[in-house]
Amino acid sequence: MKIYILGAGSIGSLFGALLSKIGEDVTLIGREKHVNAINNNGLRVVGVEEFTVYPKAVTEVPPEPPDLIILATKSYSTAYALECAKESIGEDTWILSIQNGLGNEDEALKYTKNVLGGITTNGAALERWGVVRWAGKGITIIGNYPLGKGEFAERVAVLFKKAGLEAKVSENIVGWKWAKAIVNSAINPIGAIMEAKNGYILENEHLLALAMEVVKEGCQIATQRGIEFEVHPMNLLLETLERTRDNYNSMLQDIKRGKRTEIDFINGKIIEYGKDMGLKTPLNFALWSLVKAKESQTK
Ligand SMILES: NC(=O)C1=CN([C@@H]2O[C@H](COP(=O)(O)OP(=O)(O)OC[C@H]3O[C@@H](n4cnc5c(N)ncnc54)[C@H](OP(=O)(O)O)[C@@H]3O)[C@@H](O)[C@H]2O)C=CC1
Ligand SMILES: CC(C)(CO)C(=O)C(=O)O
Repeated sequence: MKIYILGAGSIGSLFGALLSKIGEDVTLIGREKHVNAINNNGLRVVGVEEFTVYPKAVTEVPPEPPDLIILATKSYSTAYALECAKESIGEDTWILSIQNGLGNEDEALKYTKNVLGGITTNGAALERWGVVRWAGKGITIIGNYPLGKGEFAERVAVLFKKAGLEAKVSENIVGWKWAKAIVNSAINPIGAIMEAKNGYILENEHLLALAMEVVKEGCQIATQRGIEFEVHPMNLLLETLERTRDNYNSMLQDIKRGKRTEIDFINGKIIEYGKDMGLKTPLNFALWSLVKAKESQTK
């Protein structure tokens, strides 16, 4: 399958490397330093598995339409990245988002109806240009967005499994995207504000109580929108905290690097959807405000 990874950073490079390893025709589209390192020395994966592959790597989207574009930028870069890719989205091209947050697939739907939603709990971090650490093995769930299973989603899941990813197709990918966003809406800002590992939220009764209330608030908004969950976000919260005890969450990592966070696409979206229905989301608003303040402190 001809696959473009749009936004070859941490998670995109991991998926690209795994798919390249099984012989798929992968092109990574990323920033110059990473692309140069891959072209000079290959793309190295360390951690859960250790190997080097030699996929194509470029800074601009090639003109030929691929079968699949895996969208792996941060959510705030999605709209611009898709605009850069629009000439390469053919009639038969599918776009799959493996990003956190809400709204990325809706951006992709502006360009094609062939959209797959996805969530992944794999952990990846760029160790240095050309080297990605597979920090933790997780699951990946994909499905036609907004609804249905679909033949192409099944084909992609087969490829992912062949590549060594634990993957499955869901007919309710919107439910999964919301469940993950609600879990992120609790863990990420609390961990970022406290500058603590995810495990500390489990250990500290005040933080755990707050995280659970934030999840309840998110669930109220989701339920009002008619979202149904395959796994309840409260269970997903506890399971995620347990499984990622040693992680500094991605929002905290962004804050530490002085980078923009995805708060607008996680808590910000929950606040926005609440407003549309005349519902207040005071906990999400408080966390959003604190993270925004922290973001501006580090700029
Ligand atoms: N890392 C992880 O373990 C996981 C991440 N996710 C989600 O996946 C998404 C990506 O995360 P992550 O990989 O960590 O992020 P990264 O910032 O590591 O990777 C994104 C990369 O895409 C680049 N980029 C952005 N726009 C373009 C463009 N138009 N053309 C080429 N390159 C571009 C970015 O460059 P620049 O920084 O210069 O903009 C960056 O190098 C997020 O939504 C995240 O929440 C989900 C699960 C796990
Ligand atoms: C699962 C979790 C909370 C892991 O830290 C994550 O998605 C993130 O950090 O963004």
